[in-house]
Amino acid sequence: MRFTKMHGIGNDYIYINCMESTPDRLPELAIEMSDRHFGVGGDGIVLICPSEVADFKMRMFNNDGSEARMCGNASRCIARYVHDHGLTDRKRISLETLSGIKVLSLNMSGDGEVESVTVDMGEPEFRPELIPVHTESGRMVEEVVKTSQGEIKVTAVSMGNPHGVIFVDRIEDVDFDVLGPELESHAIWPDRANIEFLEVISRSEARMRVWERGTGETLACGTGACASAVAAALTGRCDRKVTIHLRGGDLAVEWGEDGHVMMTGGATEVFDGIYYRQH
Ligand SMILES: N[C@@H](CCC[C@H](N)C(=O)O)C(=O)O
Repeated sequence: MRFTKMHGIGNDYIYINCMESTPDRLPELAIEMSDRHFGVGGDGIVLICPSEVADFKMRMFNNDGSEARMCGNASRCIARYVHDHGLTDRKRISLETLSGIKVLSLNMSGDGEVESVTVDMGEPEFRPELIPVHTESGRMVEEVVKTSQGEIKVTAVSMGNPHGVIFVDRIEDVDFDVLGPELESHAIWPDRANIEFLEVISRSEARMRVWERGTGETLACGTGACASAVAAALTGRCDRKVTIHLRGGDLAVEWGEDGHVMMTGGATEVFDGIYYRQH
């Protein structure tokens, strides 16, 4: 099976071109290929498929085999892939995902190279039943949640997938390896959630560390950066245009007055190869 390894600021997935055919037993394939010792190694797998309603369709599986409804970094990488591999000559590409159609725009340099990709991520969702999150309030904004490390305030946002954002004074002081998995599977989330710890630096900058549902810590999470930017604006900590510094690099996020969240960042192809399926 041919594959291409790509990353969006360190959030690395294995991309499989499924325009002609799709492999079977996808959850098992994701676990097997993502293994960093016995497989290719990655945070999961991403399928690039034909679509009846958009230019392309994305399916993505975390490295525990669970399928996600949306992935910000993978969306940018798909734009880069279909451009670089000659699957389209469009600079604006529509992408069907399990959370709706997203529009990807390639930002080109003067000499015709792809410099970055902007994704229109749509509007954030706060309605608890659609995130989903259990809460008595109409929106979960800095609501106290009990953990083994004490009470923590969580803001719940969906960017097509569920996120819990926690504002912290210093990221270094967070007991990340304990709180990440504990909050991912906390009883407030019916379907688990991605967890972001956010240290606000100024009205236009913040640092983020993410524990992803189904993967654990990743170097970056596009939907997580968007959820964090929205939570920071919603609580008055930041303006609607921010740079989020992640362990793998930076993402520019803008929550426009029309309600749409625009995310811009890099997308890089690292290598391609042929994989021999193990099981
Ligand atoms: N890394 C991603 C999000 C991947 C899916 C997530 N772990 C989930 O299960 O919802 C991103 O860049 O958005």
